[in-house]
Amino acid sequence: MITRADTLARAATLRATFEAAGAVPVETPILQPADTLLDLYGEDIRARAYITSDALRGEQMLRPDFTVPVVEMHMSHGAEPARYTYSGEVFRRQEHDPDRANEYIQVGYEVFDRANPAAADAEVFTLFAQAVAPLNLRAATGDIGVLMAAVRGLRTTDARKAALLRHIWRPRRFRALLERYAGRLPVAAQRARLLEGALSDDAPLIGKRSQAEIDARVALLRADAAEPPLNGAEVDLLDALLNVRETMPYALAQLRDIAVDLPSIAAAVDGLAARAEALAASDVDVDGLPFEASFGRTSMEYYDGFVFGFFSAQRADLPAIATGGRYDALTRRLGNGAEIPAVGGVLRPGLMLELEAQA
Ligand SMILES: N[C@@H](Cc1c[nH]c[nH+]1)C(=O)O
Repeated sequence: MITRADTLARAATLRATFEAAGAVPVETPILQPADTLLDLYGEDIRARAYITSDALRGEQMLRPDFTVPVVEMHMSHGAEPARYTYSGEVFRRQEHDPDRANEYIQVGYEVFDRANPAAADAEVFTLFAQAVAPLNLRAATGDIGVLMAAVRGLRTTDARKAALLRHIWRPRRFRALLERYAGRLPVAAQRARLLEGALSDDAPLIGKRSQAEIDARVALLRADAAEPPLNGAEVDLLDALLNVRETMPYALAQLRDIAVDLPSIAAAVDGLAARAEALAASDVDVDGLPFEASFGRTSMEYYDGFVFGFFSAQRADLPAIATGGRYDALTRRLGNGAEIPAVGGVLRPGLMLELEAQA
């Protein structure tokens, strides 16, 4: 039986290794403002946050992660470049699986450094790989920036691109949207009648939306339906991209092939190549490192570049033992005009102890 004291002791050791790597220890309050910050996490965490109200401070949530408060802290008074480490509880409701913890300890490491993003990605990945090395975990890597660049490069309206970008995090809805925009889905009868204007305008208002809001939405849907379908070849390229799942050198070769016809991803693929070189320079076995273009699509919505995770092959029921990624745009959203490239990750010492106890 692993006790809370065991977990805290391991967390302290792990945090000390991050301090030894140059990180400054920081603390963040457990109660965070929910109204302004919750949006940054995305649907999954929004639905799982513990929220409570406060007459003076407005809605408050129990910290669902450290990255957002650490970014806020750094952007308000941090010097550059900066490396931070922390350890403490995060809270996430579990709606389906009573065996998954709704409160657990994370130990994190975050880098704010504009000098060399590929090197910073490699630094973070290597530190986490070393921390979990005795556990023999399976590594996963991906790059949300490649997906975003692919969507931004589609020859279609800004509204369609914005909708696809929003749904990168919901793979099934993304797929449905893509097929609809490509004209590959039959239009449901009800929707067809709405688009034709055949639905009566004097239907009773039974929902929360006003008539004006409904009219605006219908107008948008009609405008969208009048757009030509997405180019079939581009959709096939996007599909090929989403399916890339190889070791790093083969993944890079496939992505380079795709970039010939989808040049919008070229810069992001160059970034991936630079990262692979930086990883190799830090002694990571890049030839055997998995890369999966769709990895990270169900995690924190603030990621916009490199994403990684470490999983137990024997205990596939466990969530990631370590995860992280790059979140450049988040620093801009919290930066009041400032921004800085940033990347980091967390370990779960409780899960590490659980795996060691079984070995
Ligand atoms: N905060 C993320 C992990 C992370 C830290 N830095 C970047 N990513 C999480 O809780 O999953």
